[in-house]
Amino acid sequence: METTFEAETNAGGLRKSLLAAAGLPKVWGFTLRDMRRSLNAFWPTELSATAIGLFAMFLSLTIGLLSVLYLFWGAGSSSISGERKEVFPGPKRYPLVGSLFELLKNMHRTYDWLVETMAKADSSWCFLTIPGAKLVVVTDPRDVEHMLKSRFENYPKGPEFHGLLYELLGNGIFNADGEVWRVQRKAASHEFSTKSLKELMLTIFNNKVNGALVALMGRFAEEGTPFDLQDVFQRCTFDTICSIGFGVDPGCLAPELPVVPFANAFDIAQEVHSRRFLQPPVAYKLKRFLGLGSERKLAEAVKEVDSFAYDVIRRRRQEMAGPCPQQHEDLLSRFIAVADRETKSPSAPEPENEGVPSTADRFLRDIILNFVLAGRDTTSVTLTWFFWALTQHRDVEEKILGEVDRVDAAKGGSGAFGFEDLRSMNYLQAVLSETLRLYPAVPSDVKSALSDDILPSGAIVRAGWRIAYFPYAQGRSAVVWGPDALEFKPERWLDSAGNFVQPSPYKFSSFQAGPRICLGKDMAYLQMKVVAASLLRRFKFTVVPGHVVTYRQSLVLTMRYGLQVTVEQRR
Ligand code: HEM
Repeated sequence: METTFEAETNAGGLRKSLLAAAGLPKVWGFTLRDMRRSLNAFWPTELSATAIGLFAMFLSLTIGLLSVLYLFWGAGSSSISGERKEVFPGPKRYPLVGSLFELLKNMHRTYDWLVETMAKADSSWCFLTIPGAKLVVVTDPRDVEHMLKSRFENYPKGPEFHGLLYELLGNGIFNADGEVWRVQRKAASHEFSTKSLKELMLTIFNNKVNGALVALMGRFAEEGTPFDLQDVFQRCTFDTICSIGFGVDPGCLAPELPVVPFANAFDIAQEVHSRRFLQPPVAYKLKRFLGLGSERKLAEAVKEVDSFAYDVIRRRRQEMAGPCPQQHEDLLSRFIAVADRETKSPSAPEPENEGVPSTADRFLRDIILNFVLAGRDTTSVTLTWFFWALTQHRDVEEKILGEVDRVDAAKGGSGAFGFEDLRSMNYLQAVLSETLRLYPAVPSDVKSALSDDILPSGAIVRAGWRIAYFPYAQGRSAVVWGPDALEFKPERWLDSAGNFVQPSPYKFSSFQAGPRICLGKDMAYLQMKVVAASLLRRFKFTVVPGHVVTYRQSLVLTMRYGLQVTVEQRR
């Protein structure tokens, strides 16, 4: 199901000799190995070894030229270099290339590298640059509140972010600013607070988990074979979010674990979009213009996604216009009226535009796909880190089981959990929150600054720079969470009576905060509680010995190698 672009070319030896011939065994602490890793990350794998060799030579010449310029004009002659020494904490920066090489060297562990960088500088924020972009990263809750709430209007996502995610997300809520965002936010906030949508969600979660998911786990337990729990959770959340969004269940959790074209295309599109964030913008724009490598794959994937989405929209409109329209509670039906009103577009394409989606349908497609993206991987990766954390802390697992059994007994052991049952699971809520503190599904989130600003911590931001709040580093900060910040300790979320205590969203920023706080937070806890309570009562999970657990560099904190586990029936 998951697509990876990390395949090695088989021309490693030739590439190595070309790079060595280009005189690049070690430049500014950037070794040949780092270079190979970075090239694989940036460029389509089908690039030939010769092309990579030429690129190495070009880079070598550029670096040589920059070094000469650096020697002639000297470090610190630019205002940034001058200010950096006194004011800007962060990794080493070089003229023109900025922190690019440091970033590439640490590409496989960017988040931890940034945590270490800030600790070394004894600072709650840091500054780094790559060609074409300057970025300030903040962790002080006062700074987070400042950028996400007090000066919200000064920190939109900006046109650059919009462009990076445009093909898949269009002008949907996640990828919009200003009025386009406000209209969707208002409509979606209203829908998310309705009882009927909440009930639909809980029914879908309970049916999917107690049906297909439990059946699949039962089969794995019987067979005793290892499997990737992350993949299973991704399939589960994809099925549920599509059911809530479109009223269509793609069937990713079917017993044979099928490759579903829509799901597969969605994965590819998401992966290519995440990679764009780590490249100088010119690199992906050039590849897109030439129709090369990952950008070509993106275009094909978006075509597949669009064909699925527009087909569902068209069929729903036909049904609604028919003699006996059915009552649907999904997001698609809820947003059709909003789309028609906001775009002042006819309900269906004009005859002469046959085959071209109307503005209203494009709007609908964007809204729904944004919800699919927002609600799928965030929940599935959190569940994956949560189940992994329990294999490392069996005492915590025992306490959850105690709580789930108590709630189940109180309602007479009837199976599916209701809203009140789930709400009363304070300890489970604490463990999920502790998981999100240390392994935030969205580890960092970038905005752009419209005007110069100084943040409460003293961090300096200039107009046009990027600025990111950084839940991953916040969650690990002893200043923010105390000296035991690195310990997995769910009790920190509970008061003396065992009730869950809501933290400040600027300190616990895993769901963002302020006017753009995650719209699906309650829905996510609901779904994760259903999965956790239903699976833990029935099954015990064990990580396959030797399996490496680490994250992958992506918009979402996915486990790099998935989570290989075996499972056994409890009772
Ligand atoms: C553990 C699960 C989740 C986490 C950690 C999470 C986290 C986040 C974060 C950090 C953002 C801000 C992203 C940005 O603006 O760049 C966000 C936005 C959003 N989330 Fe979630 N999310 C989760 C689950 C969900 C679910 C299940 C849904 C519902 C389908 C959802 C819907 C949204 C929407 C619509 C936005 C955009 C809000 C706006 O821009 O106004 N999320 N979420």
